[in-house]
Formats: sequence, structure tokens, C-alpha cells
Amino acid sequence: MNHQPEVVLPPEHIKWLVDQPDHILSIQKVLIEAVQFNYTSPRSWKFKRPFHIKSLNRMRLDLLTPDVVEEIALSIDRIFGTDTKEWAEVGLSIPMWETITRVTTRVFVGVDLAHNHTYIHYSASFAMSLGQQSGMITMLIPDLLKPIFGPLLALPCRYYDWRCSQYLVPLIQSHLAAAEKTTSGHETRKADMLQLMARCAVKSSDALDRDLRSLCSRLLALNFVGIHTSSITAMNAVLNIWSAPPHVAVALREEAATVLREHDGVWTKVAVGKLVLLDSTLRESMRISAFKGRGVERLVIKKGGVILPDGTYLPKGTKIGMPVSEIHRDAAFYDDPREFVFDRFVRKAKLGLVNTTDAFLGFGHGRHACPGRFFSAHELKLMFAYILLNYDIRHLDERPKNTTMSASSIDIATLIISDPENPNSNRARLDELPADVSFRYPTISEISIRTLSTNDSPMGANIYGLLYVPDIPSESCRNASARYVPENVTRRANLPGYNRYFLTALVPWFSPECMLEYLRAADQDDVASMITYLADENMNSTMQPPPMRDSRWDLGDGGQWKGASRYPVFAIPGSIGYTLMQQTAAYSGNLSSVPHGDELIRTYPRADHARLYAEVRTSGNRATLPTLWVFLLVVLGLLLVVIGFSSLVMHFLQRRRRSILRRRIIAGEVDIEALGMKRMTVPQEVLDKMPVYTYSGPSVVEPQRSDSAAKELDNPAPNTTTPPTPTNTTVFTQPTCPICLDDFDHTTQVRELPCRHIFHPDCVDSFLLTLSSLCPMCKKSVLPPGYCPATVTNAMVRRERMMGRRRAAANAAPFSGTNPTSALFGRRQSQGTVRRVSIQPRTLNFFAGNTGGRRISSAPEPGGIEMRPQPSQPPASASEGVPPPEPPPPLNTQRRRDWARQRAAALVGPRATAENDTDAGERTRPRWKKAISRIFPGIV
Ligand code: HEM
Repeated sequence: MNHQPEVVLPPEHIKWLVDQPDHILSIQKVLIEAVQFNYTSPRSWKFKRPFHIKSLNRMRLDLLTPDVVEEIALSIDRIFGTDTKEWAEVGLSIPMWETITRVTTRVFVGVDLAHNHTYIHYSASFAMSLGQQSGMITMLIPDLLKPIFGPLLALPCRYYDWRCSQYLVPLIQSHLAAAEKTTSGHETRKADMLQLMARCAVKSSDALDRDLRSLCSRLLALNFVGIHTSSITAMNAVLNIWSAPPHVAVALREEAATVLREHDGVWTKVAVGKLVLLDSTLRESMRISAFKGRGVERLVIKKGGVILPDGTYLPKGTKIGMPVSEIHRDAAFYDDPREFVFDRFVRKAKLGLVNTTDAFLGFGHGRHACPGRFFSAHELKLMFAYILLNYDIRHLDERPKNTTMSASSIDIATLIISDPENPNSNRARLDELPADVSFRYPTISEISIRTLSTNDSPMGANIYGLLYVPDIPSESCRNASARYVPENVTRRANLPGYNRYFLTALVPWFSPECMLEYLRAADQDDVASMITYLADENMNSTMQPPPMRDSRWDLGDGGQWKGASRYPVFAIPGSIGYTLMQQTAAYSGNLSSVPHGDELIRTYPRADHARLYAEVRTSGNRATLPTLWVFLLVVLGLLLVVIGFSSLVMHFLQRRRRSILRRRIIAGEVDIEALGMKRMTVPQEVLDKMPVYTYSGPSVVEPQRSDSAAKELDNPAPNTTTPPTPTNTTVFTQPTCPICLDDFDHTTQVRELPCRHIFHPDCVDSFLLTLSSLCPMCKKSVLPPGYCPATVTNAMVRRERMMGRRRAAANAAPFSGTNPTSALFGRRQSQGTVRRVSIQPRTLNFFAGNTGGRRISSAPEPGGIEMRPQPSQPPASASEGVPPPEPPPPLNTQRRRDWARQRAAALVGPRATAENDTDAGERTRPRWKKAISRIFPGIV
């Protein structure tokens, strides 16, 4: 992929390019950028020594050949089928991809993993997702944001890398151990790629070279490179061979049959070497359908940049490369360059498939030329030989065109071209003129372009060329076009030394016959692309080119013209086309006749030429707004996926928490009201079970109930009038009803709660039935253990967790001095400001402040007590929703009863319950918190 702006060098610079040392021009940086290794597979390239290249060179293809043949046969037979009677229709990319993947895996990691379906699935998924995700990272994410979003987008790659490592790491460990024992430097035994890498790794002094996960990632990255390149090359070869005249496939089959016969039906490295016709065919296929439009790409990394042999300065950070597709089709290097001549290289010295030259750059060139090409060539030849010998493939009447992405934008600028007649001029020089002294059209964006045909444009490369109008033969069309094409427009003859430059035809679309003539003429001129526009009387009436299926693009041949042209055709709005046409006319002479000529001749020779130049971007332009939008949409989509997934997980967790809490409540481990989770009232039937009896004086109770007593209290007999049998230790003194503050006498009926506090039934019953299920004295729940409200809410879970955390924090805090409770609140005791800590339930202090001087103590809680600092001044109870200590009204009056009711209500006032009640708390929670906890329950 080629998404970074790139300086494409002329063919004569190839020698200079490949001679530059790595500290000046880096291939590694280009490869890392191309597949975004920083994010997709960071471990795979952080090596000091590229010993994977050494390992590739050490591969013993002779010993590996039987494995390769077996794997090819298994794979092709499975995909193509073995039915010898019926024709079967099969796709092209999947069979090639799958076969190459299986063979590569077998040669890289051995037969066991190659036949392990799970491993194959993960390693193929890695190779597939590496290609996809690196493309997305390159195209969609602006450089600045890559460190943030790159790793996110690359997550699938990293996942597959990890899955593969589970299979590879044990294998690498055993290979490393075996390699430690190997002393020979020369490979004499069959070894897979992983074994060869292990042997190189043990010799390295750098620990990273022996790091298991790094080795594993490095192997997977190689896998990716090998699979993609070889399968695309194989696909192109199938199309080229079976769309060439039928005798080509016949000749290749005969050759394969003869060679195999001569080698007793067994493929060996020597036998494969004799497939000269197939070798030439594959090379020719790579020539005509180069794997990549640009090649021998390097990044200038030298501080201060570099100077090209023609004197051009390129700053550090510039990406440079060769126009591979164009060189491969250059008549200067090849006869009939556009024809597929399968035996073009037969018996030509040093022009075998694996030989790279200045004019054949399919595998790169120079010391960084592809080290995997020997293996790849061997594998491809064996695969084609197997297909040729075992399958008939129907001839294709026409080779399906390779397509590239549609145009995303077109840039128009003006270039200075040196006068070819002038011996002093620098012929290689093409200067782009600044906008203030030349014509420059602001980028024509994707929305204003229709890609009518994408034929044969080099994959992943922008298409550029000098703008001109082709000459058409018929006089009628010439006359008809005169209305749209100015007489002095740039023609081929106005492009000095035109065959040195790429051309872009600019053509008005006004009649089918003339358009067909233009298409043919452009074909003869060997243009790189054509830009057309609907021309009409108004010249500029179309602001948007019609859609591709519009009948106006019909040339009366059923759309065949789209497949017939050997270059891509792009349509732009008529208004823009009209402007370009006028400007192409203005820039057709030398500098003395073009706009701003007076200024230009101060810098350039008068005889130089200024011409319009078009660059069609096919691979996305990071600077354009639509790409930014796409990026934002992708980020948004990713965020939604992440949020959705997290929300799902949190809902699931919260559901578990709710059911756990419910179980704990039922088991009596959690007292939901005592913890302030939910205000509860006591059902009548539960109340009825609490004993009512005649008061008979102060009781004696023990603070820690015995089991039997507890049982009895928890399950009191209904309406019993017998007071519970007191046992010794603490004297329980409660001669007064804490609600109405009346003293009990020996005739008073009292209700005893499970905690043993006693009240007038009139006072406590309505309190328990309508206000709270907690004892007004000790705040202990009077509900039977396990009593659970119908639904346990998230709010209750949250509250319970919060209390749990508080308790844990309190328990974890270190004790200080002799007063342990001070530590519970994380406060240091300082002299004179000792905080008093109550270890009683919350409202005990309330009674202390409101009993008219009577002291009421409570039975200590048997566990789960809450502690809080108790301010010494003024007592907390005095101001917390409790009626002021006014004297009670006279006994047995309505006022007294009202007063008692108010007091009871105050007992469960804001401090005691409502404030801590989760339901009430829910109501007062801010909306944003409610919304967040609806999406992520349990977070806030
Ligand atoms: C038909 C198949 C293949 C094609 C067309 C191909 C093409 C290329 C090209 C164009 C380059 C860049 C060379 C340069 O810029 O000078 C390259 C480099 C490389 N290729 Fe291949 N390749 C193929 C198969 C393989 C295989 C099968 C492997 C490994 C198993 C492989 C491993 C590499 C490596 C490691 C490099 C980097 C070399 C370096 O950094 O010096 N290639 N390949």
C-alpha cells in the first residue's frame, strides 16, 4: 500500500537507489510503515539482526520439495475437487490463498501444525487481519492519533498473534534447545523455517533475538509477507495464462509432463529447474501484472536529506521509489511491452524468474531484493505444474482487468518542462510551479469524480500524467469537437519528448462515436489515465458527473468499452472539465506565451514549456475531510462496540451481585434496613408474633443471647403474655416507653421486640407497621432473618458494597494508642481533641439527648455494628429531626398521643432512615449518575 506521498524516480536512478547504504535509505522503515508493524505486530520487527533473511537463504528447497508437492496436491484436490466428468466452478483468490497458506505453513513450522486446523485458522486469520487492519490504520487515522487508536484497531491482529503463540512457543522452545546442541553451520538436514530461525537465534548475543514471543511474531510476519505476495502473484498468473491463446497452456502442460517423465514421476529441485517455459511465463506474468505499482521503496533517513544524481534535493523523511508498472511496460526495455509473451525470457541468460534487473523489479532489486523469491518461485512452479497436469481449465475469452480503488481526488498543477532542443537544459527536471504564477485547480474531491473504469491502473499507486487532448482520426469528429476543444489546446506534439512522461488524456464526452475514437487514440498514446466530462452547449451545465449507470455513459456497445480500455477513466463535472480544457489550451506553448510568462522567464529559459499535470489519488488522501469523517465514524463505532461490550459484562456482573445479595439477605447475613439500604415496615402477621405482656418490673438480660434464647426470640410464640425468662449478667433497665416517655407500671401492657426492648403496643405497633422495621431503641431489625423484599435493586447492591468497603477500610486501618476506634476513621488522635466514638447503633445518642435526663442503654449488637465518631459539642442527636425536649403533654390526652406519634416519626427521620434509604437516595441522585449506572451498573 502506498498512502504516503512518494517521490517516484526516473528509471536511470535505479542504480543510485539500490547502492545507497541502509543508514541513508531505509527499507525497514518502509516495511514497518506499510503494514503498521508498530501497532499490528510490534514484537516482530524489534530485532537487531534480520536473521530471518539468513534463514530464508539457508532453506534447503531440495529437501523440502516432497513436503511442498504433498501439500499442494492435498490442497488443490480438496478445493478444485476430483470429479473427472463434470466441470466445477471455483473462485480464484480462495484456492490460491489457501494453497499458498498451507504450503507456507508446512515449510515454516512443519507438518504437525500445518495439519492442525485450529493453528491454520489462527495463522491465516492473522495474515488476513494484518493486511486489513494495517490498511485501516494507514488510511483512516491521522499520524498524531495513531499511537492512541492504532493499538485499538490492531486488537484482532494481536489476538491472533497471541493464539498462534500458544502453539508456536513450545515448538520454539524445543527448537532452541535442539539448536544449542547443533554445531554445524551448514544445513544438511531438512529443517523448517522455525528451526532455521532457532539456529540463528542461539548464535545471537542479543537476548531479544531469543525471546520466544518475538521469534513467534517474527515468523508470523514473514508468513504474512510470503502468503500475500505469492498468492497475488499466483492469481495474476492464472488469469494471464488462461486468457492467453490456448496454445500457451498446452505448451506449459507438455513441458511439465515431459520434465516429470524424465525424472521418473518425482518432482525434485533439479526437475523444477528444467521448467524453463513455466519459469519464463511466471516472470512475464509478474512483468505485466506487477504485484505492486511502485517498488524498491526506501525512506530517506539521513539527517540533512540526500541529493539525487540529477542534483534534486530530497529532505529526510521523503519516501522514494521506482515506477515498477511503468518500467515493466516501457518500450525502451521490452518489445511489445503491453503484450503477454509467455516465452519472452526462455533461455535468456540471467533472466530467470528470480533474477532481478534494472528493468524487472517484481522482487525489488539490489541487496534488499526479496529473499523469499527462491522459495516462492519454487512453490509457484510446483503448484502450476500440478494444476496443469491434473486439471483442465476453461480458456478465458478476455482477461479480467485488475482493478484498483476508485479515485478519491484529482490534483491539477502546472509543471515546467525543459526544452529538449536546448543542450544546456536539465532534461530530467520537472518543476512544479507555485500557485501565484501558474494554474492550479483546488483538489477535485471524491464527490465530484465518477470512476467509470478502473482498468489496469497499478494497484495502490496514484496515477499521474501531463494533460493533453488526443488526436482523433475522423474529420467529422474533429469538426464536432472543435466546439469543445480550443484549437491551441495541448496536443501530443506539444509535449516535448512526450514519450518520457506519463500522459493523462483530457476528453470532452459529446458523442458515442467520437468518444470511441478518443478512447482508441488514448490507447495508442499509451496514456496512464483519461479524464472526461459531459460537454454540452452551455459548456458548464453539469455540476456533478452523472452516476456510472447513467445512459449518457453508454457508447452503444453494452458497456464493453469499459473493459476494452487499458487505462482507468474518470469523469469530472462539466464545469471543471471546461475550465481544465481552457487552461490546457493556455499552457500549450513555451514560457513566452503562457500566463505569467513574463515572471517565469526571469527564472527559467524562455524556451522551456509549462504544462498542466494531473495526479489522480486512488488510495485516500489523509488531508481530505471525508477521510477524517470516516475516521471519526470508525472511532465512534469502536467506542460503541467497547461501551456495548462493557455494559453487557457489567450487567451480567450486577445480576450476579443481586442474586448473591438476595441469597445473603435470605440467609440473614445482611440486614437491609439496618444498613440503610431500604426502609422496611413490619407486616401485621410478623408483628402479631411479638409477645405482649404485662410489665412486671426491670428485666435482666444477657447481652449475648444463648442459642436457645435467640431461637426463642427469633421465633416467639404468637401473642404470648409470658415475659421471656431472664438470665443473669446485665440488668436491663427500661422502666419507660421510649416513644411516649411514659413510665411503665405493673398494670401496663408492653410489646417486646426480638431485641428485648419493650414499648407500649399503641406506640410501637403503628411505628413498626407504617414507618420502620427497626427497633427505635437499638435500631436492630425486628424482621425475622431471611425476610427479603421482592426485588433486590442495583441501588441496594451498591449500598451494600459501599458499606462493605467502609467496613473493610475501617478494619484495615492500623490501630493507634489505646483507643482503637480512632483508627477506624483514619483520624489521628491529637491531644485534647479526642473524638468520642460510639459503638452503638446510630440513634442511640438521640435517646441520650431526649429522655429528659433518663439514661437508656441498649443491649450491644451481636456483630455487624456500625461505628461513627460522635461529636462532643453539641450532641448530634439534638439537631437531627428529633422534637425539641419540650415537656410532654399530660398523660392520656389526645395531645399526648399526637406528640408520641410525632416522636415516633422523628425516630425514623432523615438521619435515621430516609437519608440513608437507597430509594430516597436514588431519588436525589443526579441524573447523569443515574444514566451512567443504567449503562454501567455498579460503577457510580
Ligand atoms: C511472488 C512472491 C513475492 C513477491 C512478488 C515479493 C516481492 C518482494 C518485494 C518487491 C520486496 C521489496 C524488495 C526491495 O524493495 O528491494 C520484498 C522484500 C521481502 N520479501 Fe518478498 N516477495 C515474494 C515472496 C516472499 C516470500 C515467500 C517471503 C518469505 C517467506 C518474502 C520475504 C521478504 C522479505 C523478508 C523482504 C524484505 C527484505 C529486506 O528487508 O531486505 N517474500 N519482497
